[in-house]
Amino acid sequence: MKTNNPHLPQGTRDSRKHTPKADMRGLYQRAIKESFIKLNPTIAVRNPVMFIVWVGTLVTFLVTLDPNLFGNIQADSNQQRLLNGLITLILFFTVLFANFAEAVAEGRGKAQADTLRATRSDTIAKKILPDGSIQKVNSTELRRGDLVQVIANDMIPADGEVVKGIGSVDESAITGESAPVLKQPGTDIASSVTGGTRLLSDELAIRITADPGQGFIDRMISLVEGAERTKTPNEIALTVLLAVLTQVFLIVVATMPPFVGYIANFISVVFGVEAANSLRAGASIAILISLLVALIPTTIGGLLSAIGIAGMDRVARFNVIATSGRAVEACGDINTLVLDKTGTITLGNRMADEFIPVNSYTVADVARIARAASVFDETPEGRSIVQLAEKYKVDLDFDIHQAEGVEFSARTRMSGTNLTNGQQVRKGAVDAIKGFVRSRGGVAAADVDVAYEKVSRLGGTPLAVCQDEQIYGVVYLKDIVKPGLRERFDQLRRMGVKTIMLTGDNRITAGVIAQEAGVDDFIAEATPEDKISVIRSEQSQGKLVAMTGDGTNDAPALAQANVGLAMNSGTQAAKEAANMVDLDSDPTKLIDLVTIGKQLLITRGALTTFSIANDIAKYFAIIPTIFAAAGIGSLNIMGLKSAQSAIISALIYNAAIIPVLIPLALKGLKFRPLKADQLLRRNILIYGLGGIIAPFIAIKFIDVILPLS
Ligand SMILES: Nc1ncnc2c1ncn2[C@@H]1O[C@H](COP(=O)(O)OP(=O)(O)OP(=O)(O)O)[C@@H](O)[C@H]1O
Ligand SMILES: [K+]
Ligand SMILES: [Mg+2]
Repeated sequence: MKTNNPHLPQGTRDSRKHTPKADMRGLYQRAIKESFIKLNPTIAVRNPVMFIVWVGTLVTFLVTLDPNLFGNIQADSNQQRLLNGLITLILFFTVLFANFAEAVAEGRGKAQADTLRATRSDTIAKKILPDGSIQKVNSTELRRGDLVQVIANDMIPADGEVVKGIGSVDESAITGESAPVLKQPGTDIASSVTGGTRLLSDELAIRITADPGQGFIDRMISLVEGAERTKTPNEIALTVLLAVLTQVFLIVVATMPPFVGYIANFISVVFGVEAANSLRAGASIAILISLLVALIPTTIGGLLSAIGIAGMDRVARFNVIATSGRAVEACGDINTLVLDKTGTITLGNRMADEFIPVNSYTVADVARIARAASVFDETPEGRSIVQLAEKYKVDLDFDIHQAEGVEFSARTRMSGTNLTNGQQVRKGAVDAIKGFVRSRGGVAAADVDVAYEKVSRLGGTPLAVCQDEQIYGVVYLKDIVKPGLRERFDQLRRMGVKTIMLTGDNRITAGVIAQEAGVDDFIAEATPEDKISVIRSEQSQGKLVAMTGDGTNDAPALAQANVGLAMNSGTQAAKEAANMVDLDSDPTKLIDLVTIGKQLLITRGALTTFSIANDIAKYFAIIPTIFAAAGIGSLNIMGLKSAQSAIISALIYNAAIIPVLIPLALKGLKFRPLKADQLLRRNILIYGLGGIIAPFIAIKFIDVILPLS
């Protein structure tokens, strides 16, 4: 549990504050260098569209050296050389610009990885040997299962679990949160520590849970660096589509020479030999390659991976670590959001507030039994009960060493103590305790239900306390709904996302909290199995489900969900099962993640539309001018100066549009909370129409200012 003020609405925290402020100049310099490194054919081949352009560049370079390399084109070879050289240069820059887009997107993650790496300097660890003696070893020699001693001001050498001691830890290296966090054994949430964080006070014994290089910070580094970035299924599908389109155009352009040859023969009869020759020159190899490059979807081909990387990067800047781009994308398609109640919708520091006696018992009786049932309970609920009971000065009437704790479990929804004299004290969900006393021949008095309803209607959690077959009363565990949730759920509803609250708590409490928070639906008295089956049933209706949670009992559901967001303050099990971890432990951040995911999808969709629409305009700029050169001027509907000027203008536009769109690809389109089909319609209109019109204007403009005849 964090020791800072828990009443601060978490959603209002500035979650980007510790993002390393990237040195922009250094970033661009590194990206320029990377752009050249990415020319390496083994790297370049991963992007089929741009690889075609790269091969085309090499061919046009060859025909710059010798214009007649692929057969005599019967034209002024100096002029051809100049034209081919110009085409080579523009194509080369097209490839570089695409590489640059990817490198800039990657660069931001690399800068972040560097700052993380700085926190992970090797430390000397104090390993506790089986005989209890201390051996100093390098932290890289620690293995899972080793025991280490950490004293105030020491760096925690690796990920682990506190097994002894209590102390406060500075976790700002990973969370950016300067308030120290209390660590102690027992509750799995508070006992997990991360390598690279620093112990501020006291002394801890820690059992190491990660082998070298497998720790949380190591994983974060490789994630933000993009080393583990694999293409998402959507991205692969789009890459395949673009490759197919490219192939189609490749075939179209390759069949042009015989076609042009045929027309040239016809033209030479009608218009004379000169016209036929200029048509043949117009269809030279360099021109055909230019035509091909202009027609294939280079804009989206060049920006596609940058869009994906930028999506993961944006998530990272929200202090969320995504294990895959697929998880980020899935966020954009989420139909249903499943949330835990305690700690997710409510502040979660459930504190005992009141003891309500039933039958003829007194408050002090309830306090005594509740305390007896909580001496071994390390959960915040259990501790707060002991604290409240101490106010009534009730003492334990048994020797704690003669008793045995019964741990709370989400399945039994009870916890308590077994005494050596055979007595059993329990506390837990009211129906669970009723079942417990009934199985011992007891009956639940009517006033148990009165107390239960009273607490539940306040949105609190009622815990019944009993000894053997006797119920003594009800503990009121108070919890508060986080402020500002209603607006966020309203926002999600507008995006078409349904919210379901899942809780182990009773129906009345769940209903009150659900109503107050403004979720669409809720499920009460849920066991861990119920949590999975709710997710599965949504998924079987073809819905994509996101889930947030922090407990070990949430881990299976986090794994089942399409997007599982674990709280960094949560248990190791939850973090391992999830595909995203929120370093700020703010569950409402899923709303931001949905926005980022949707933004990623619409940005990619919009730029794909734009790219393909662009190609239509380029087609009209180039094809007619080739024929116009042969005197068929009526085809030159754009009124471009000449075939050469048309081709060069179209190619310049084709190259320049990539860097022009880099900021949009990285930043993402402005997002409006609309339903998916509304967004799609809107974008097809803007980017489809815009994509057709923009190049006509730009190419015409370039044609006018170009000093070509
Ligand atoms: N320490 C405890 N001892 C006994 N009973 C408890 C304890 N903590 C919780 N309970 C009871 O068990 C129920 C389920 O608790 P749990 O924390 O597992 O809920 P959950 O399924 O995680 O849902 P949520 O966290 O949203 O409330 C609680 O509603 C409460 O009635
Ligand atoms: K193109
Ligand atoms: Mg819970």
